[in-house]
Amino acid sequence: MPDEPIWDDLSAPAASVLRVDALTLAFGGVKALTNVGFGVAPGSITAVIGPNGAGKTSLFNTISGFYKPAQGRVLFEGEDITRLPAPKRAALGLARSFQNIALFRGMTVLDNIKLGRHAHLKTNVFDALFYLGRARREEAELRRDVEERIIDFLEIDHIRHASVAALPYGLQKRVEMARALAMQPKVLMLDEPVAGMNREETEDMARFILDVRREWGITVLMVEHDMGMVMDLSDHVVVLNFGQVIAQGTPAQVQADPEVIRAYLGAGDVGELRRRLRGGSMAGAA
Ligand SMILES: Nc1ncnc2c1ncn2[C@@H]1O[C@H](COP(=O)(O)OP(=O)(O)OP(=O)(O)O)[C@@H](O)[C@H]1O
Repeated sequence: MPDEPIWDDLSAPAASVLRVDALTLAFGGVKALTNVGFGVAPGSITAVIGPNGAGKTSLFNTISGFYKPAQGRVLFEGEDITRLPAPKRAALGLARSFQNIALFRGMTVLDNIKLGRHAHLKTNVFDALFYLGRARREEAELRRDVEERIIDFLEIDHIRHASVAALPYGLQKRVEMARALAMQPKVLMLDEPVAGMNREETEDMARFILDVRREWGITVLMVEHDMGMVMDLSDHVVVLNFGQVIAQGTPAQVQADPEVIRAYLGAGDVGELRRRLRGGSMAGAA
């Protein structure tokens, strides 16, 4: 946790590196998101939580550019990116991981990480023609430095030449994070980073997420069901239910919010909710 709260003034656009504004998204008759708005303060760890089907994945897909909203805007560093395709958003510095690992399983760890850099490769003909010689060599060296730093940081040196398919799940998740970091993002979006992990793997991942912010200065936006982790790591928590933001604030604020309690447990046992909020996953608790 940072010493100073930095998410207090989210009403000011400059306070948010990423901001969604009145987002509405529908699949046929199903409204997945309705008027969703919140800001992500630079340097924060912000979590989006909510019961199953609340709209978390839809929100992530809209922010990263896989879904186009019917209404509303996505602002990245003050710029309206709502109409930009996903790769352009990635190139601006918005990287993400997926709920179900999206790695090239037949390739090695190192090759998967190298692919992360593609978001920054020059693509137009003019650049390609003039992007030669020294500048190119310097970039190759810089890229190798970044890759080595990431491998070292995520403690995956011993598996760099291993095929991803052969790795245990926890390590695959770590490689996915490495690939996202290779894009040198400003904001890292993590979709259920510890889903399916055992306690030890979860603790490792929690440590890496904290270090991503502390050592790399990267802002983190995550969707996660593991409430223990969300409450321990996050500066700011946004709660969705039925596609709407029903609460947001510090972990302590959302845990005490009656609407959040209602959303998760209906008229159920509030003591049980508190226990879950403090200790573990609320997935399926709705
Ligand atoms: N591709 C789709 N087509 C139709 N409906 C969809 C689609 N994706 C999501 N929905 C609907 O939109 C709503 C929000 O779903 P979403 O997957 O975003 O929720 P979620 O909070 O991520 O759920 P979970 O915690 O189970 O992953 C649900 O009612 C879901 O059935």
